[in-house]
Amino acid sequence: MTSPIMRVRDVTRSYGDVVAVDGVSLDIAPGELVGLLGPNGAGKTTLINLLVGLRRPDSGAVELCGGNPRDEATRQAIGVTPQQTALPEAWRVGELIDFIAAHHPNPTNRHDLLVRFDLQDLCSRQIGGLSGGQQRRVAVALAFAGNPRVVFLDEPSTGLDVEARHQLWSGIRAFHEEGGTVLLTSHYLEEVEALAQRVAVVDRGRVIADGSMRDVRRLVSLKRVSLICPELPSIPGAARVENNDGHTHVLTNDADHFVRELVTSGARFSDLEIRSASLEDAFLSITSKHVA
Ligand SMILES: Nc1ncnc2c1ncn2[C@@H]1O[C@H](COP(=O)(O)OP(=O)(O)OP(=O)(O)O)[C@@H](O)[C@H]1O
Repeated sequence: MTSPIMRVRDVTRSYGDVVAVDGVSLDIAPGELVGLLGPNGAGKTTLINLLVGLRRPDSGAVELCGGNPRDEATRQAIGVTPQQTALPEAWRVGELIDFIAAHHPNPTNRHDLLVRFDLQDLCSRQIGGLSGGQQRRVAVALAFAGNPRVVFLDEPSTGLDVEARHQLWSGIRAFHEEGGTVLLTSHYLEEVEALAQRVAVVDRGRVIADGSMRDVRRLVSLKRVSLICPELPSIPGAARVENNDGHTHVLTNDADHFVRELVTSGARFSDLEIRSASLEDAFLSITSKHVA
């Protein structure tokens, strides 16, 4: 097997009494596009900060591109977009790209970068005059300016509208298709589903599931049964029941059993639909099993 480009070995990191990352081990191979998924405060940002050398682990080891993430040589090979960025307002977009590029031996061609992230029209604009979404697109594109081997994106498309998000995804995909490695966190499950081949679910500082999108879904093998049913009888095996838009949604591991029992009960229902659970369903199901 190819050596991992990121290696996290039994890493723990606390802030005072809060254990943000708790004994995590994770290997990522060159060329993988991995999504870190987890609720607020799960430890995703801390894990990224450990990987990019902004934080040191209390115990355990982190290796990036075969070296120490805090070494200059390693840092040359990576690009990072943190969750929040404060770009210099007076600078023009093109100047900022050139500034970042000047710190790397073999940077990405400026024109190619602008095209890839659909920023051509913004190149000569001052950062301070851009909308929040435009600034975010610039911040993400900057992670790619140094022609990195590995890119870390913490909530890349926060605040973007649908079109801008899709544009961003296509830029990220193009980098990945050329062999680049990406680790991203996202609250948009749709984003992780659209981009990542592999998803690591983080909860309370631990990686509680790690596999392909299909693996993570299969892990819970949930089905979502949606129906209109004014008086839903109590049927064993329903993992979760929620009501919205006049429909009742039932998550169950055995949709066939649920439907058989529903019909046998004689309850009136309509609009029955059975679908595979979404990643969000799978995620909630996995994390709720970890509630102490
Ligand atoms: N600098 C800090 N000082 C104190 N506690 C911190 C610090 N950074 C993070 N934490 C705590 O560590 C835990 C993990 O936080 P982290 O930001 O890594 O989670 P996250 O999964 O990225 O969350 P989010 O999705 O909300 O960004 C949280 O309980 C958080 O409050």
